Amino acid sequence: MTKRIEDILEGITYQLIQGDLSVEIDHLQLDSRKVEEKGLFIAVKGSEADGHQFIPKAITQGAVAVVCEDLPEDLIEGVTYIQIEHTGKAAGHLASAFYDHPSRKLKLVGITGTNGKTTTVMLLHQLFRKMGYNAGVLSTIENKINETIIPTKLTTPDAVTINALMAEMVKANCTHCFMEASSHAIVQERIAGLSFDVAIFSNISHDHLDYHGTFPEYIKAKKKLFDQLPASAHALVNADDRRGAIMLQNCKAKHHTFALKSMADFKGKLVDNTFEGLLMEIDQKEVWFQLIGDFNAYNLLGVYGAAVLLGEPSDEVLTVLSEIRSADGRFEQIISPENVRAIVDYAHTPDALENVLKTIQQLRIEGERIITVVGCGGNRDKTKRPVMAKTATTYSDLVVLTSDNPRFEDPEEILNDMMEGITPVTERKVSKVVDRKEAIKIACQMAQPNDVILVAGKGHETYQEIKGERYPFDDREILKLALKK
Ligand SMILES: CC(=O)N[C@H]1[C@@H](OP(=O)(O)OP(=O)(O)OC[C@H]2O[C@@H](n3ccc(=O)[nH]c3=O)[C@H](O)[C@@H]2O)O[C@H](CO)[C@@H](O)[C@@H]1O[C@H](C)C(=O)N[C@@H](C)C(=O)N[C@H](CCC(=O)O)C(=O)O
Ligand SMILES: Nc1ncnc2c1ncn2[C@@H]1O[C@H](COP(=O)(O)OP(=O)(O)OP(=O)(O)O)[C@@H](O)[C@H]1O
Ligand SMILES: N[C@H](CCC[C@H](N)C(=O)O)C(=O)O
Ligand SMILES: [Mg+2]
Repeated sequence: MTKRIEDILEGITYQLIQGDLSVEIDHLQLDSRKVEEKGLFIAVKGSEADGHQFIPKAITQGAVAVVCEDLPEDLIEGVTYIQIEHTGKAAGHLASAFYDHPSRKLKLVGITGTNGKTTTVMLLHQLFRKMGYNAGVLSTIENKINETIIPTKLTTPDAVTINALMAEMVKANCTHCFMEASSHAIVQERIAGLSFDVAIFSNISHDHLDYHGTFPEYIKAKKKLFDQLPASAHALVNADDRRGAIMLQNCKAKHHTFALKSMADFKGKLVDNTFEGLLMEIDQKEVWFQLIGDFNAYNLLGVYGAAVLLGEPSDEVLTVLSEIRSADGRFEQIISPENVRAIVDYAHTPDALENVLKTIQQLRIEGERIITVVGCGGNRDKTKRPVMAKTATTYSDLVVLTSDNPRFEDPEEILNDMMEGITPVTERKVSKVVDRKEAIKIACQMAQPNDVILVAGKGHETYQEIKGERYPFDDREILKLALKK
């Protein structure tokens, strides 16, 4: 695709510093290392680096134009320089225009919240695919255009990647796209310029305070998705979360709610909950779903509400939804021949861990023990570490504290932070095993018939990230082998 720079500047306040706006570009790029001939480089100030530093490198790589906030001291001849106040935000608008506004051609659903985003978008994608639509999804696990998988490393990609993927979706005749809007992405304006039809709020609890600083700032980040909705869009929030109402304050879109406890437009009533699924009454109908735990009832209600708001017949939505299984690594169960039930779950926040453990407590048969294997990620919110360790000991009979993705931190130090949540009384339940594979094996050795093992934190991940390298690692594979022995 080729465009003139002037064709993508509509609606943006800019200043042409040098060069020519009729110059043709064939790609936009935020990362100097990936710029090629005929590229437009957008310099963004990030948390690790300042993209402005890499302008010379981008030009050497082939950039013919540069969008920046600060002007470089030396302007290179023949290159077009455009100054814009907030390049991070402008990136979304520029990318949208470059790709002919693909989000406007799709029914776009965005979801924000601490937990449940991936589950919700993956359910929506499966639901709409099964109802016969072409559809795309942007999620933590992977991006998908219909059934074609495009691997990803971020929950919400950068603005250029989002729009490029949506343009591919349009090309593949997709009518719908379902995407996670992470709080990092919202604050960094990765979603600026997107045209949402429905925005969903799942819940908010402790996470990412390293990045957002305070809880009110974290709430504000989530709210920003709703603040920017147009009147024609739908805002759908969980009314049982007291921050749901905050999302709707001053939100121009049409307001809708879902809930199990409060009054709501999409109201569910849990009738039964087992290790095989849950029975919920929605709109006077009792429907069996293959997802487990009260928290998943919320995800199902969000999905149901969004589908109905998009104009789908409620009966069909419920029928198809009942045939769908949860996303990979979310309450995924492996049962050994001795009837040890192992559960792999992506719970990596205190609230998620508590929900999953409470669900297991509720569903297990009296006398069956719960053995939890859990760690916390490195270079992420440190304050959740002792809380997660405490949660694990509160709801489990035995706990093996271990590593998650240590990233650039010392795994021993992470474990020491987690140990702060252990008291002399709970200490007897706890073992510390740095090597996650060993930790899982030990949990399996400890398990007796009918015990439940929860391996939390990494869910679908097929790697362990240590010092910038991703090594093959899959909780499910390790469990399957260990349970055989
Ligand atoms: C803290 C954070 O969110 N960082 C993300 C952010 O980086 P940043 O804006 O801080 O970028 P930076 O590294 O400071 O660099 C600034 C600019 O210089 C550019 N650069 C940098 C180096 C270079 O050689 N050349 C160059 O041009 C970069 O492309 C960038 O545009 O934007 C980058 C591009 O989109 C992301 O890759 C990067 O994700 C890092 C790897 C990350 O770990 N992010 C996590 C925390 C994250 O965002 N997670 C959320 C999910 C959370 C959840 O699911 O709950 C997500 O949305 O995935
Ligand atoms: N609605 C919910 N409320 C509370 N906890 C939930 C909910 N849905 C899922 N969980 C728990 O949170 C974990 C993560 O779920 P999911 O991957 O759907 O969330 P996410 O918001 O996409 O997370 P991330 O921010 O890492 O992308 C699940 O494995 C489960 O333990
Ligand atoms: N999207 C979350 C995922 C955390 C997953 C967990 N396994 C970890 O590495 O901490 C994050 O980037 O903080
Ligand atoms: Mg996710």
